[in-house]
Amino acid sequence: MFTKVCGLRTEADVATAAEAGADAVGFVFAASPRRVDEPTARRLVAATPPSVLTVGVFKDMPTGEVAALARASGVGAVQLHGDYPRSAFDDLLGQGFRLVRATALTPATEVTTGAYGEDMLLLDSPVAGSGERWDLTALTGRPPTGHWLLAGGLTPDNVRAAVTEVAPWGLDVSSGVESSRGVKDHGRIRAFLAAARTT
Ligand SMILES: O=C(O)c1ccccc1N[C@@H]1O[C@H](COP(=O)(O)O)[C@@H](O)[C@H]1O
Repeated sequence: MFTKVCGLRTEADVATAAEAGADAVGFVFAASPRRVDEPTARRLVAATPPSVLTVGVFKDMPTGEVAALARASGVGAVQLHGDYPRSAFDDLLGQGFRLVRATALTPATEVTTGAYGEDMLLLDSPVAGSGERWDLTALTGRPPTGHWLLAGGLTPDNVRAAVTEVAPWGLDVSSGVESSRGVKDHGRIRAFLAAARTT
């Protein structure tokens, strides 16, 4: 099970997630209580072991700004939330970025990973980073294919049941491993990753 812990803001957050076995860590450039500026992101990327994928998280930001921030911070992949057309993916792919296509599930959502050239598809709640769960039964009859991550209100306590229900390729968590909004709880990060390992 691939695991990503998102919204990290300190070196201690990164070290905890990496030591507890996260495959990826996320740094939020979008408007959020978890937002980090470019110098902070660069510092956190440098503090991340090379075996752990670093992901920059963006929402409705022009691709020129996305590319500039991703390049300057050195993240290994770009996660796009919002209303990006196919051409935005082509633009960033053409510049050599690995992409995560993040979306809520609607009847129109393309659930084939790679349909826009992305490495991973992230299915999230309608308000990304809110900690709200969404109705996983909406996936019945239309299972996503490939490297897709489940996100949205996951916690150490509910992650096993969610995995049993929809069998994702990977998991992404932020709010569920916090003590208060934007502040990571290291015990909860360890508990989440331990629970994910046993699924
Ligand atoms: O974390 C945020 O505030 C955020 C802001 C804008 C876009 C994405 C954001 N976070 C993403 O939300 C999921 C985790 O959600 P949850 O908090 O566990 O419910 C994850 O993909 C983050 O990258």
